[in-house]
Amino acid sequence: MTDKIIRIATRQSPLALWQAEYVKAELEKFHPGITVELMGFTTKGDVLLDSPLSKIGGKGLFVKELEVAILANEADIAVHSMKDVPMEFPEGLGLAVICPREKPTDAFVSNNYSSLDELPQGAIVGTSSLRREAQIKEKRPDLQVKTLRGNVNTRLRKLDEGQYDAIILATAGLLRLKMGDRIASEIPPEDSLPAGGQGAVGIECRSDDASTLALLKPLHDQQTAIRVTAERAMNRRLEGGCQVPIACFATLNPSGDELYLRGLVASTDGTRVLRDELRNSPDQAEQMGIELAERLLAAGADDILAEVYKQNG
Ligand SMILES: NCc1[nH]cc(CCC(=O)O)c1CC(=O)O
Repeated sequence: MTDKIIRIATRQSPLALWQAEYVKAELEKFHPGITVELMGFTTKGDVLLDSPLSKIGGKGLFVKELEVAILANEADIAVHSMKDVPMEFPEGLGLAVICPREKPTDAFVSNNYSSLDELPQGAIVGTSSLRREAQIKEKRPDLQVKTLRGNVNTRLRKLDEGQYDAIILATAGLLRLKMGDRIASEIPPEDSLPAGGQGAVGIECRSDDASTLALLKPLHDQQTAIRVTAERAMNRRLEGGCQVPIACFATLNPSGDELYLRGLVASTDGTRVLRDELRNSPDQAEQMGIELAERLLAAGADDILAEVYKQNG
């Protein structure tokens, strides 16, 4: 096995490169002698930086080009933020591994204020996530939410230039890039329920590549996988992703025998917000996601989502 080479397809943003370097280091730790190479690709999501994600549309904005590369055997694996990975995989590809999760919360980032509650009337908050926008507006209808795109450094620069009073970013991304000192406060899940898969890194691979699958195995974290399975099952049933105001977040109790899944569907303006939750055994993860989605649909989520899709073409 020591002569094995693994080629990682990765986006080239600082966060994507951190994630790919992390997977490289883990593979080298578990398999001394292995050679791991990073291959940089550009995705549609990296190019279309001016439009809000919800307007660009299309699933897999940050993953498709990487999948094409592994299918063409130009690379062996692709490393993704699970939040950006569509529910269905192309024929011949699958999710091999889910790595241990970083903090899944959203972070409130500001140079002048310490939390959403402290923002003055009418303050400008940057995010291009409809999920974050809906939850901010529910709590603070007076705030102005403005589009914010670009990689983490670009977003922070726009904040520092004074274009926004505060911005919302994933806590995980800031911690991984050693910019945790920029976090004014972590927003509790009660106030900003995270996106399915947020903070987790997943590895995609050809389903028939047995030797690579074997090498990846020790990188898998079962507890994260259970949580993300429930979250993604809910998203799949709602046909939602990162680009719709849907949130879902699962936690395991300390003994690991109870899975707690919370879900939210909202109108972008925050005037209609549906929340529901379930607790059950972790081996029911997939079923819980489906059941929670169906309960939300029965409560009117389909109506809310139809309206969101209409607004965003
Ligand atoms: N949609 C972009 C994206 N995909 C994953 C992360 C953060 C890292 C993670 O969730 O693992 C981000 C940026 C953000 O939401 O601030």
